[in-house]
Amino acid sequence: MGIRLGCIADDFTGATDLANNLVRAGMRVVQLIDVPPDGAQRPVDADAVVIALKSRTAPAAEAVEASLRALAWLRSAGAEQIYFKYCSTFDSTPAGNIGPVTEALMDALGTDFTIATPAFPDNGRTVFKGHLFVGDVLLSASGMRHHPLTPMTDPNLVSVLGAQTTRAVGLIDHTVVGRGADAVRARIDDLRGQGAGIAIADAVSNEDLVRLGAAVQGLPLVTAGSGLAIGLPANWGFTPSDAAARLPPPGGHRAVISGSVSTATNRQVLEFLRAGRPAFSVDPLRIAAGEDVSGQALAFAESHLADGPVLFYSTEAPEAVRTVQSKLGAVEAGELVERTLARVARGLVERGVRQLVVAGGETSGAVVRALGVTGLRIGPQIDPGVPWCAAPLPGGDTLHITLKSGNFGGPAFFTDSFALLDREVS
Ligand SMILES: Nc1ncnc2c1ncn2[C@@H]1O[C@H](COP(=O)(O)OP(=O)(O)O)[C@@H](O)[C@H]1O
Ligand SMILES: O=C(O)[C@@H](O)C(=O)COP(=O)(O)O
Repeated sequence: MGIRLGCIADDFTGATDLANNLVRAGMRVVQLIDVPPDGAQRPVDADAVVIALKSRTAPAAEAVEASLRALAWLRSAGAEQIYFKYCSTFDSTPAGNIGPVTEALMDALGTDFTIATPAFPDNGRTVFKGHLFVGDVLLSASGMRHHPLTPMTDPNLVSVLGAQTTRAVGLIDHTVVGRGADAVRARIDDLRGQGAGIAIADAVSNEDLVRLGAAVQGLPLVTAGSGLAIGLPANWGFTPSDAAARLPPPGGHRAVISGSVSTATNRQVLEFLRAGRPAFSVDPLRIAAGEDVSGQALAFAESHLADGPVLFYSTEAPEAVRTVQSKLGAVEAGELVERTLARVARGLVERGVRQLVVAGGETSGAVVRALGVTGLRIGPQIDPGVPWCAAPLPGGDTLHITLKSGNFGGPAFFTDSFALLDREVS
């Protein structure tokens, strides 16, 4: 038997976030890093496969190409339904990539309708009348307006998605979702009749997501943040379970790599510094000036790893990030920092780190690729959307790793996460 659900995630933290919700809803999930090369064995012994791409901020044509390769792989593994996972803050630019990837997947699947909802109420992301709220404020008033690569300044998702697609975008509003799956299906039929190809779906609670999940049974494609995963596994008879959350005991040194500049990560870095823990600041301007910043970071590691966790961070408040970007360019600064943090991660693992927290989706992509990790087992949840994972390293050891989405996790995440590993896994 093939897999039930085939998932394409546009970044690496997003992929573990989605896998985590599917596991908690009772599915056995395999998470793969990038599309396996041709001929690689299909892991059919899973209910769902999540393929993690680093396509969120790639040029649209590249994001489409990678997503279609992932789709082909998932279909050949027998996936009955495809789930395109993007960020709960709908991170994208007017050029894409949510719209272009959605349309390419629809064309390849031969389907004329899909839904879109980034809602994830457990993390404060709700969609009401098509508008995305982050906590108590509209998306455009949240920290996302300052995002270095995908600043979000319009909270109206019908217009945000409409600007990225050739298909008309409609709305399934909360009054419809509140009436249940049949009402949602009837609204989908109406919208189809009016010529819409995609509908933003409101959801302000987990109950809304469960109703939406039931309503989209049988749609070849769904697109969403990780929240919709709460409501889908029940369509195949899965029920919530914690059986999938067992990992081998952790060993080795502990470290944190943070390239996220999100609001929550800024708070977590400050909290770690305030507690007087060992931390090394990775400064993009010093990298650009040709200093061996990764070498300095690893020298710092050698004298502090025994007292870990040790933090390596480029995290800065929006003003400082803007200053760097004005000097180096946003994309160039991002790549420079990602390359350096990835080198630091490789050096840390060579120096015995086996428990690693990584903050930021782009950063996680760069780090995980540099470490040669090809798959992750999903373990216990630290905070909503963030599980510990176990990854086999190319040398045969196991790395315990968590990929923390920028805006997820409590203020003490960089120490609480290790305490949880001690409690739950050792
Ligand atoms: N101090 C900095 N100045 C400029 N860009 C930075 C800085 N620190 C990190 N970045 C870049 O900003 C981007 C952050 O994205 P990501 O890792 O997805 O985290 P988040 O979305 O939570 O901010 C990455 O490309 C990272 O390299
Ligand atoms: O859906 C979400 O919010 C996350 O799963 C996610 O994708 C976050 O990305 P980063 O903020 O870039 O870590």
